[in-house]
Amino acid sequence: MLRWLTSGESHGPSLVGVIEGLPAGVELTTADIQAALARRRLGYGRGARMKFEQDEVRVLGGLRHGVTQGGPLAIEIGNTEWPKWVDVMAPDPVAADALHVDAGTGDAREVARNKKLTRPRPGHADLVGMRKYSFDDARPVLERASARETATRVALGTAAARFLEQVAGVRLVSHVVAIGQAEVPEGAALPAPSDVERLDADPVRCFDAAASGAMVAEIDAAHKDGDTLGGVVEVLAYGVPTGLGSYVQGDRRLDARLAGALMGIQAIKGVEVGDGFRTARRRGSVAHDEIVRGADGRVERLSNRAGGIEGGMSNGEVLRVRAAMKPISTVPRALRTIDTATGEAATANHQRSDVCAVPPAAVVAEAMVALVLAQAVVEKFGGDSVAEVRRNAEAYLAAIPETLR
Ligand SMILES: Cc1cc2nc3c(=O)[nH]c(=O)nc-3n(C[C@H](O)[C@H](O)[C@H](O)COP(=O)(O)O)c2cc1C
Ligand SMILES: C=C(O[C@@H]1CC(C(=O)O)=C[C@@H](OP(=O)(O)O)[C@H]1O)C(=O)O
Repeated sequence: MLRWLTSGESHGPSLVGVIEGLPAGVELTTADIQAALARRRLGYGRGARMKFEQDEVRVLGGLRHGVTQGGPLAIEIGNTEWPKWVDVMAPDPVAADALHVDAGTGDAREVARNKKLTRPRPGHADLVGMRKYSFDDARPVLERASARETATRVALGTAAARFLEQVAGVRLVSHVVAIGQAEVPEGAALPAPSDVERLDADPVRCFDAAASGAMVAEIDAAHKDGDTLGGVVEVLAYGVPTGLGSYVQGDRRLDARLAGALMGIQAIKGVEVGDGFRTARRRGSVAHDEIVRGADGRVERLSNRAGGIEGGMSNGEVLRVRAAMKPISTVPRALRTIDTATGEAATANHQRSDVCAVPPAAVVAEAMVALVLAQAVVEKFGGDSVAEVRRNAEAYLAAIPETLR
């Protein structure tokens, strides 16, 4: 079984991710992980923190000479801002005078960092987290609820994506299809794996030049108004072998597992598989993907509205899933809330924040799809090494009768 866990706080010394069950023989380097993390930091509309903070990657276990060893792969992502947070986020008890007072640096920001956060932001985890874990301060809530944690998912997803590519030639692409009211027109061409460099170079990770310009303008307008934005991202997986997931039990459906993984990303509020909500409005005759025998004698689809999944199983077409992200909840033009220390009306905590984090959310969504697909591949084909999984996958595909191919 392939499984993964992350640990760490937004302003802690580092984040740690562990993935277990990845077969031996996956070619992976620290530089690969670092490059994937750099893609997550891209995107017009991100806040000041992305500019000064660095992701310092260190592989702690499971990798030797650029090849996974079959044991748990542990990845640490050091937080270069840690020196500013050693007291606030110290794992061990600290002297009372080190907290909630000016630490003597004369730096106003130092005081702000140490102060209890008692004005919970609507839309963030602050208020409910304080209730649930019995805190009188939103600091410990936001530290773990923060999407800083998604850096770990991207690191683990890099290993999963490498495995998928090496075992079955699967290639993933993520892009942004909407930010606020600006969106890619329906029916626009889908980006291919060869377009990834172009997507990485676009300020909002959008494949459509006109829509990209409109998205940047939306972000500028929201920024000017002291407001924030959400949007929609899409992940495509090319070369997914047919038969991953199953219809036999709800929790084994590939679509259910992808939806759960995508909904598990901070701020994601909706998931669509293929044409999803648009298909719900169509008649059956134009909702499904007709099956024909192509000129080469192989089974072909005349469309891919299903997004590569039927009956909870990959059907061999391009896998296509979308995730809807709500606008950032740290709104500079702060929303109404209450001060939990006094019970009085207040405006929500609003220091720095991203205006829009949809482009990095696309990279995170890509990582989650990679993890779920890698898990499904290990489950379907089994094996302890890349070579063994590949052999098993090839034998399964070769055994599919001619009439079904
Ligand atoms: C990549 C990424 C960056 C984010 N950046 C911020 C941010 O700067 N400020 C903020 O308030 N929320 C940000 N969020 C959203 C919060 O993490 C999220 O709204 C919060 O954890 C509450 O969870 P929920 O939206 O699932 O209810 C970001 C989310 C993602 C995926
Ligand atoms: C640090 C990252 O994202 C953070 C996610 C986040 C949140 O509330 O989710 C809030 C912001 O942090 P802060 O409140 O300290 O400015 C973002 O910068 C990151 O993605 O690496």
